[in-house]
Amino acid sequence: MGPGAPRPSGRGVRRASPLPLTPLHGRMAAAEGRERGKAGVGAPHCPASKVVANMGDEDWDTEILKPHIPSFVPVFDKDTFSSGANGDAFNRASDSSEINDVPTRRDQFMRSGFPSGRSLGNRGTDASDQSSKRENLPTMGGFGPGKGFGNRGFSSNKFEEGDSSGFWRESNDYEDNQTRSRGFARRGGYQDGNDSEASGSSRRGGRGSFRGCRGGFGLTHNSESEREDGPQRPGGFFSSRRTGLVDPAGNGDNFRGRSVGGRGGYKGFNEEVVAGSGRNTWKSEAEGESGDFQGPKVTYIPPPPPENEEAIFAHYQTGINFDKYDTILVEVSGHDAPPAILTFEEADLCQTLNNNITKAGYTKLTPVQKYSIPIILAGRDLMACAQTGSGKTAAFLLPILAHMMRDGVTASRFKDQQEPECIIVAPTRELINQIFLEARKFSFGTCIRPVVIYGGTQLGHSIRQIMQGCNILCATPGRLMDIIGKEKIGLRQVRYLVLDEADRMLDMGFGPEMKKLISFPGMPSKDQRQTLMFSATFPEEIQRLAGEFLKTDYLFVAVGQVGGACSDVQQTVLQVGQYSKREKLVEILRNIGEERTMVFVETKKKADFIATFLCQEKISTTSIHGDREQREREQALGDFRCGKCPVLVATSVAARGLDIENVQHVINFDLPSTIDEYVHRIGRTGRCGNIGKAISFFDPEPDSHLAQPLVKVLSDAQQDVPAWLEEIAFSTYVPGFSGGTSRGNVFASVDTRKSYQGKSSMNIVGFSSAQAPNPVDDESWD
Ligand SMILES: Nc1ncnc2c1ncn2[C@@H]1O[C@H](COP(=O)(O)OP(=O)(O)OP(=O)(O)O)[C@@H](O)[C@H]1O
Repeated sequence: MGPGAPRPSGRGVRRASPLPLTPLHGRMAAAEGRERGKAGVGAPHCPASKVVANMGDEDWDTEILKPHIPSFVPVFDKDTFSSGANGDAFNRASDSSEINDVPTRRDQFMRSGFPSGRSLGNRGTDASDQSSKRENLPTMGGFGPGKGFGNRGFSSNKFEEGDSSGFWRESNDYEDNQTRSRGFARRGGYQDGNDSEASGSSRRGGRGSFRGCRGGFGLTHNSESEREDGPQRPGGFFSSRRTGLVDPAGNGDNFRGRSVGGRGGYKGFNEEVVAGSGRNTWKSEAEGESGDFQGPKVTYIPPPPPENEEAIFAHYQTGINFDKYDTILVEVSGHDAPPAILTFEEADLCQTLNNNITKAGYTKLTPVQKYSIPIILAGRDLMACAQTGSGKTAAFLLPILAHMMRDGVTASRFKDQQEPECIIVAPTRELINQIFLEARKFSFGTCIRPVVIYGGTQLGHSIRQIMQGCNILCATPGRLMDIIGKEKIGLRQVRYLVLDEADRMLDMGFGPEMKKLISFPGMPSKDQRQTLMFSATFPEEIQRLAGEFLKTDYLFVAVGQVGGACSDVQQTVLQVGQYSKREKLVEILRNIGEERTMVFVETKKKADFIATFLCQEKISTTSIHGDREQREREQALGDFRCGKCPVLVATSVAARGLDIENVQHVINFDLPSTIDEYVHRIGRTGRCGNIGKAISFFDPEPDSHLAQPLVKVLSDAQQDVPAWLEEIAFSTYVPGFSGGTSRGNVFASVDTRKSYQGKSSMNIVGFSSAQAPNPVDDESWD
């Protein structure tokens, strides 16, 4: 069957299979003997290339549909890191088992402020197009360059603390987590409630239809969403579902103990279910190790990060567009915002911090840093929304460290329970590790000790790290709650709580854990701590939930263009049907050559499949997704970072936060289910003033719901909008859609309090970040 040949049914890979993914197992195992020694280009980094001889197109559906019982037997490695060499009780690896008529619609569409016809397709050189764009895009024409911003206020505050019911009510109102997740993701007004879910499900290949069908393991949601740090899954019948596919290290351990570590093991009937977020069934990670929920024991101990100064301060160069940050509009809303600073010197940080900033190669503040640093230094709570790759991490780390230094935080002694002054949470393991490395860099030479803990690693290792002293705890939510539950972390001293990728941290996937965290005994109330939230996207619904975590007078900083897509990323959308995608991908990758490229797919299974396929095509590829063991994930990321494997196939687990040098391309082989996820994904390139390219395959069948927001994001970032995409957007137009929460404003996101509160008491100021005036002195916005 050729690439364009009709298929018996829709997207093969979205079908649920009652058995573990087997296509590659069987084929690989059988082919291994035949092909050993005939490694292709990708072979050293991707053993799959040596075992997949000729995986033709026909294999795609056949293999997915035809389940096999995997024939390999798990082998339990002796974990070299767990030998107990340190004489550490935790270190011993024990046995592991681990809408109506068309004209009307179009009229409405036009009236809604969407750009019309070809005007969108041009890049603004034509004056009439420009004016048309402005006319038709009230969202952009709300204020033009040079127009001032000013005081908007509110009279009633819907963010009064104490009403925590909103969060939970929200949760219960939804039929299930996916419904809720997708509702949020669609960003208000586009579609509502059930319609949204229903259409969402059908669009994405019947996502909802597998709910609760977990093959005897109960109702735990197990979507393809890359929620980190969920419960350890039990082994058993389904335990060996892993593909045993790519071991980037070429360790030859494809069949090594797949049911043993990390996130391995079980995956049920609905493994193809896709969701933007995750599920709210939280179970202690420890249950997989020591609780009733007997599952695989995790023995992986990540290698310690390099200790030499050069490695600690290694950084990449800011790009040619770094200075353009100064022209980005910034909006600060809330009461009595402190003035922005223009230079690091103005921050008046201590000498050690200044030295570290210099060694890190930072000479100039980014906009989010100009505004956030003084706000945090002033002790205010903050919700900050700034485009991807614009330095949000340092924006919170530097002022926190400055405070800790000022307050004379001392090195904590070795003890059984540590009481960190700061807790930072992020949704993925790799991201929290990256934040930890940044914290370590900026705290270098101080007595402040950052520690990182995350799932997929040995719990004992996390505990040991903490016991040695912990001032700043960087953690993924599941592992954090485990450690707190084990009383290895006391919360009484917490002065700073940071939620990076905060919209993700508060959605249905992680929201419940975050809620537990802030209500855990000993956790200082929001009035007693400083709570800081950062992200490139902030749906309104999530902002409302966030009010529960923040003091009522929190400040909201919004930096950047509408939709938050980084304008340094050149976005291209190609219409590619599912059966042409692989061919197109190979064509593009061959043109790209050795430049580092991230390829995003929607499911874990597909990530493995595409990675294998690319290896077979002799394109050196590795993969990262939530069903790979943590060891493999880190190896894959390492191989990608160092250029050993210039192509990384990933699910959305790698969409947020990852800061990898020289990623020049992002390819959305599958578009994500939400526009926010799209913004985060393409933000893996074009970082810190560097330029990047994003190519997205748009398959009208499953992706039509994205046409409208995509047109908005593209046009707001002054990108070409294909005529066919506009047509699809017209035809799928939903009345009332204005592009979503953040799409009706020049800023990346808007402070939802503006919608609820009168003009009397809320200051909203906006200006380009190079001016950085005292916000309260600035001219009125409206
Ligand atoms: N002032 C600065 N000068 C030079 N480099 C900087 C500066 N601030 C941050 N960087 C660098 O820019 C890169 C991106 O920063 P960071 O990862 O914090 O972005 P981000 O806004 O958190 O992105 P994302 O939304 O994707 O999480 C990092 O390599 C960081 O070290």
